[in-house]
Amino acid sequence: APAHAPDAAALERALRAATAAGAPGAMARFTGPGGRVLARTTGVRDRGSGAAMDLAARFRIGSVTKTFSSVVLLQLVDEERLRLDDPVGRHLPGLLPDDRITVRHLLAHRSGLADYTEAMFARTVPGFEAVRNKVFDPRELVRLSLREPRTNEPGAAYAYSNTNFVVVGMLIEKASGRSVGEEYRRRIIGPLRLRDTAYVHPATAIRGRHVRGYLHPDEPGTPVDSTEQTASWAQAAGAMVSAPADLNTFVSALLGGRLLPAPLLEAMLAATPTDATGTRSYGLGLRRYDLSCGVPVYGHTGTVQGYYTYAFATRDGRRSLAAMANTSNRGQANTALGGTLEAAFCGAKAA
Ligand SMILES: C[C@@H](NC(=O)[C@@H](C)NC(=O)CCCC[C@H](NC(=O)C[NH3+])C(=O)[O-])C(=O)O
Repeated sequence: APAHAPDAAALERALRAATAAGAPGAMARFTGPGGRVLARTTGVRDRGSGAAMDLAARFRIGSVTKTFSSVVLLQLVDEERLRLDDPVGRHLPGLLPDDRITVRHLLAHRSGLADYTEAMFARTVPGFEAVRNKVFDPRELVRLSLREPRTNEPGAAYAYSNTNFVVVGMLIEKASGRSVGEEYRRRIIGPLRLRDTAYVHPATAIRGRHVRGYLHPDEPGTPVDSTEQTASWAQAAGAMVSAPADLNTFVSALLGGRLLPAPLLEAMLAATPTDATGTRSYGLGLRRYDLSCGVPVYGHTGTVQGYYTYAFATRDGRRSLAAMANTSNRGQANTALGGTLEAAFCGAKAA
């Protein structure tokens, strides 16, 4: 079927809906065949200075980091440094209470390990203030998770948990003998020349031109400027910084087969439904959304204090979308921003 052309007006409407719902600003960048680029910005990247939202500005991508981590770990699987169905305990003995938990369970959020962020951020602003300058050893985060009951038997169900990707980061360092930051640089950031992308931990500042993020409190009130934080509570589950064009490049390269051999990419994309609608699925560190026009798109969403992100591409990688809004703890703004996917990939019905 002819690809649906992106709908610029619908893209703009989605961005304005995100700002109407409380984001100071938002932006989206679509890339299509033949080097086509459709990009829009709205509002401000800095409420203090009034500086306009800017496609060249960097921001925290939250859980889109999980897809970078999954690619690195799957490259290590390809190099036979570990296997998807190895028990995690074979590589990190004694870390987890159950040797039935495998590497694949972590990447698919099927390990049953509880998500420590539920308790950590039960009260949004106080929880954030308590950790924004903290540096955690990943083992501390795993210990926090193990204080909570596990959600399911290993492999038995999907239950999203940041703990899984904190352990993925530890596996990457154990299997490669390098830091996760180095592995992201060597295997993805360098080869793809992602000049605005970095693993920023535990430094709190975002270097270069960047978007300031604004975290809404649970009760009505002024959003908190949450731009500077160690992101140490997230690490390989959410501590990367990037910019729209780099996210376009990354998801397009991944789906276009430039980062993983075909069998491992297929394993990554083998998604199982995560909700009753069946239009939202999860593979290995990757979400699949089945859009209203019948187009499946693959990528990840991100939520970190002050920033919402979407980074998705079509199965062939030839069309990709990166979108962000500089607010969080504001579900309506996140849903509105998600409207950029339909605008970009379903858009104006094929002429
Ligand atoms: C869901 C999302 N996950 C991520 O991006 C990871 C890194 N973020 C979280 O788990 C949310 C942490 C709290 C955010 C805070 N919320 C609260 O504190 C709520 N009490 C906020 O909204 O900024 C994803 O995979 O798309």
